[in-house]
Amino acid sequence: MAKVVVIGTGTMGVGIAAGFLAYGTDTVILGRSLEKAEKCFEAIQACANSINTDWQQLGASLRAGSIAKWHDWEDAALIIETISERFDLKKAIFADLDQRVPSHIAIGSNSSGFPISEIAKNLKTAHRMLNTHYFMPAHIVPLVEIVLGKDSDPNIANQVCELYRLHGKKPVLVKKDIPGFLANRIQHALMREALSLVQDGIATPEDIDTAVRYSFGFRYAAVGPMTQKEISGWEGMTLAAELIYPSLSNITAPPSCITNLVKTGKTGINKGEGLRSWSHEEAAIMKRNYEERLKAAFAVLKIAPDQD
Ligand SMILES: NC(=O)C1=CN([C@@H]2O[C@H](COP(=O)(O)OP(=O)(O)OC[C@H]3O[C@@H](n4cnc5c(N)ncnc54)[C@H](O)[C@@H]3O)[C@@H](O)[C@H]2O)C=CC1
Ligand SMILES: O=C(O)[C@@H](O)C(=O)[C@H](O)[C@@H](O)CO
Repeated sequence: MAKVVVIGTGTMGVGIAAGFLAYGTDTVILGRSLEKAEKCFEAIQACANSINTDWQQLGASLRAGSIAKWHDWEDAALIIETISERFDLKKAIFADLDQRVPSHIAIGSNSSGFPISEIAKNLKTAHRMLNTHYFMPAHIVPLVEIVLGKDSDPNIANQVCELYRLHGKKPVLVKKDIPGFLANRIQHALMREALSLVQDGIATPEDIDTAVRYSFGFRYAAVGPMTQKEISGWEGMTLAAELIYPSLSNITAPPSCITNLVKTGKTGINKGEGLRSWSHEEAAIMKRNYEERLKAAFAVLKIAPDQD
């Protein structure tokens, strides 16, 4: 199998690299310096281990390099950019890759929001550039959104989807790079409503978690929302929708209950404070439970996977 090159040494870069290594694919991680990239080895190997304890027997190599000096692109099946979410940085790196990477090799961006049409605008090899958007933690969550920009070649996108299938991922092909692509749009529609309910004092964050996890969130591990309504019938859903839709939140910016937290640096578990405070011990327990529960969800996904 051809190698995969991951550009970016942060949280997502580590998980993305591990997802390929664990399936026996030669993997390269590139950072702003060779040392920075090499520092990720331990974390990548630990993530690979957590999804396949036998990955080392598959004999795949893990190499590191600096972005500016790397030249061994030739047999790469895919290059994935996953550096910080800044448009100027992504634009600059794609302009550079446009010149340096042979034009038949697909290049994806893991940007959460910047459309590939804009990142690859005016580049001569924009046809092989796509959004390849993962979900956190990237080595565990199966979905990858493959998003076509204005100039992307659908054949190349389909080949990238196939590569992901071979690595245990569930790719979806999104035919236009609208903001948020597919899954993030749906996720943010839910978050807008949830945050509005908190802002208006109608429910606590804890109750929102309980309501989602123990009702439709619980069912979503078994079937998606469309199939669930096929099962329950669309009539009830339509009647409820007519009643509910007019009152749903239509705010166009996140509410102050969250922006105030962000402004004061209370961005969540890694900072020890978000909607609630987290001791080191509580944070470690939550992260462990989170990863264990996500992995357990694989058992559910394995029930009749060809009859989704
Ligand atoms: N964290 C998440 O939940 C998700 C993040 N993403 C996207 O993935 C990308 C990376 O996110 P994270 O890994 O969370 O961020 P991170 O902050 O953990 O890592 C970003 C990495 O980019 C590197 N970097 C910054 N400027 C650079 C430059 N000019 N050249 C090369 N490397 C540079 C940093 O050194 C760092 O290693 C972002 O575009 C983000 O929006 C996508 C899905 C989920
Ligand atoms: O939820 C996720 O893991 C991803 O969809 C992301 O891109 C970001 O983490 C998310 O916060 C942006 O909506």
